[in-house]
Amino acid sequence: MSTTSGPSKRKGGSEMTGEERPAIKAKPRVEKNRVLVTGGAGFVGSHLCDYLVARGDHVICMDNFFTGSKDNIAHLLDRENFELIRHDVVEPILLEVDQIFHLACPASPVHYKYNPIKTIKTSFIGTMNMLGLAKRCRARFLISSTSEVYGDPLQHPQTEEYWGNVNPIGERSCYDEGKRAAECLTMDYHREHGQEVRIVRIFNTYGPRMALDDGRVVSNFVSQQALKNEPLTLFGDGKQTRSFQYVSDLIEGEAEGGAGFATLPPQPRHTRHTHHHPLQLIWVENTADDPSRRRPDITKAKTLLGWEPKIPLQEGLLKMVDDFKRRLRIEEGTS
Ligand SMILES: O=c1ccn([C@@H]2O[C@H](COP(=O)(O)OP(=O)(O)O[C@H]3OC[C@@H](O)[C@H](O)[C@H]3O)[C@@H](O)[C@H]2O)c(=O)[nH]1
Repeated sequence: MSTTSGPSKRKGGSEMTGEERPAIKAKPRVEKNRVLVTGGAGFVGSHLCDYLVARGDHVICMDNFFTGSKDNIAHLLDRENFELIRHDVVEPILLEVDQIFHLACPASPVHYKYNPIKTIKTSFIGTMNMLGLAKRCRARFLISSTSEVYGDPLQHPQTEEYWGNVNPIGERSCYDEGKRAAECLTMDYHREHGQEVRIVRIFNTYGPRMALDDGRVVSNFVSQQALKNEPLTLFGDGKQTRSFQYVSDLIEGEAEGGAGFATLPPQPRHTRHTHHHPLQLIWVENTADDPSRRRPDITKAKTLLGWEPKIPLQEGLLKMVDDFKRRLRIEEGTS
């Protein structure tokens, strides 16, 4: 008796070639929804990764670790449906994905003004690369934009239709105009190629995992006043207004409600009741082009997406204080 691994015989003796063999139905290697999160190791990105991993998606987290941190996603590294790639969105990348959440870009004014040319390149080229990837994979694309596309707004509160009041050549332009160009590109891909896209304009967001040196007002106030008993630094006359949301409200809006254009909630600015020391203030010269008032009109998000914020400022700040305390203790080696 002999065995052969050569071409099999047809009835009548002629041989069947490889091309003629009936195709074996391949099992897809990935059955889960494959989701790419750029900037996935950042403050917002890492919370989004948590949410998507818990939802059962296969999450590819991509970050260049300029402002993101491995600490933010360390707890996900051994999860079977999570993988991490160190990569800068300014460089193209080939991946197979079904959905892209494009968050990569420094977001704190201190960080985005640090290297402004890199910031605008990240916004524009990074978004172009990710839209190209989405086009090739026919993936649904969502970009995290910003309330800063409104500049120093002249219309209050701001609706999605408002075009904004942006200084195109100022110190904040690298971010404001970068994101405006990224929005434009996103809509052009949608109009020209029929791509499925979403734009989320994020207003001021706070919560655990903000970098200790983030430099934005809530993290500054929490670490300065609530934890180190140092005076609060008030920029300018301190009369500027913002609307703050807790990070989990944003994540729900982005991950689930991202079916349209979402803007985020008005909440009064205050930190008074979260600490036990008397408030001390110091006034610092303000930065250029700081928007004087900002507050979203969330009517559309409420009516079209059923989205509205749930976490009151008081509750969110306490969670953030706990997180900052823990991390500051670790940093000082006193845990
Ligand atoms: O220590 C501080 C820091 C900031 N501020 C003031 O607090 C206000 C908020 O400043 P932040 O630096 O927290 O944030 P900004 O509102 O300027 O920008 C932010 O807005 C929305 C996000 O999408 C953007 O990524 C981020 O740029 C500003 O008026 C600023 O002048 C202080 O008074 N003290």
